[in-house]
Amino acid sequence: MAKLFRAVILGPPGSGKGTISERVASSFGLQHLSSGDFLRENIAAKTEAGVLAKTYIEKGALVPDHVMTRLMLPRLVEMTRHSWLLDGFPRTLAQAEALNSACELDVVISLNIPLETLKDRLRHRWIHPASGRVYNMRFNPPRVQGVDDISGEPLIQHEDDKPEALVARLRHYKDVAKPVIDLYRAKGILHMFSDTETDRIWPYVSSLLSAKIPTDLADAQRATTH
Ligand SMILES: Nc1ncnc2c1ncn2[C@@H]1O[C@H](COP(=O)(O)OP(=O)(O)OP(=O)(O)O)[C@@H](O)[C@H]1O
Ligand SMILES: Nc1nc2c(ncn2[C@H]2C[C@H](O)[C@@H](COP(=O)(O)OP(=O)(O)O)O2)c(=O)[nH]1
Repeated sequence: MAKLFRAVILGPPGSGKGTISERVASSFGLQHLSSGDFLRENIAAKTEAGVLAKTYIEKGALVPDHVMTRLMLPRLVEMTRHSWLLDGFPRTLAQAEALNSACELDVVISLNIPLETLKDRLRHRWIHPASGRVYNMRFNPPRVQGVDDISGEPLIQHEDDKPEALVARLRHYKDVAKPVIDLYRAKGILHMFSDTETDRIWPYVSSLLSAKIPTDLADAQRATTH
């Protein structure tokens, strides 16, 4: 059995984690686990973790590390026979250490996007809450403005995507993310990408993963996902 591939993508709100994760999933057959989507599933299913997490998310706060770790690690055990890409977890040093005690990562992608670019992107981000599908009026607009392409249900904007909320959120992200980035740099598995356009970053991410993911593994996974 070819060695499985484990990756994490880090970046501030609006940096393109979700956009790039979807391209990685479809190009390399990795399973994309987004902590935000998984939380929304648990909230919708009214699981114990979902009910608890909801109280924090509604206040615009991060979910406590022990709740996130208790939610994410068992999910990763279920995915143990797959190669995967984690998006939105780990977000803190405690989460990164909990993850590192459970599995060995091959690559950590870190997106470093200018503040003005993040503000502009999030100003135009619209989300279908139930599915987490993300649109952008400038980058990937829905067929009908304000309406989800698949369900026809209304799109919303996150309160904390508004420019005034974003500066505080970004400052908090930087404080919390720095030790995580330093940890993976020290492990020699960090790959930092900086640009204002995802389409200019994507070729570099794609060639990095092509070089890192064993070809027999990538072929096998593409076969299983198509
Ligand atoms: N790893 C995590 N640790 C703590 N809280 C988390 C984590 N992942 C998600 N959350 C909580 O769930 C909420 C929704 O997560 P999601 O990633 O969808 O939104 P976000 O953090 O605003 O992402 P984006 O970077 O796309 O703006 C977050 O605002 C945060 O409160
Ligand atoms: N204009 C523009 N918008 C972009 C680009 N890449 C992603 N976006 C859009 C998609 C989303 O609406 C928003 C943020 O992207 P995202 O993938 O949700 O980021 P993240 O919050 O998951 O890190 O910006 C990009 O390169 N240009």
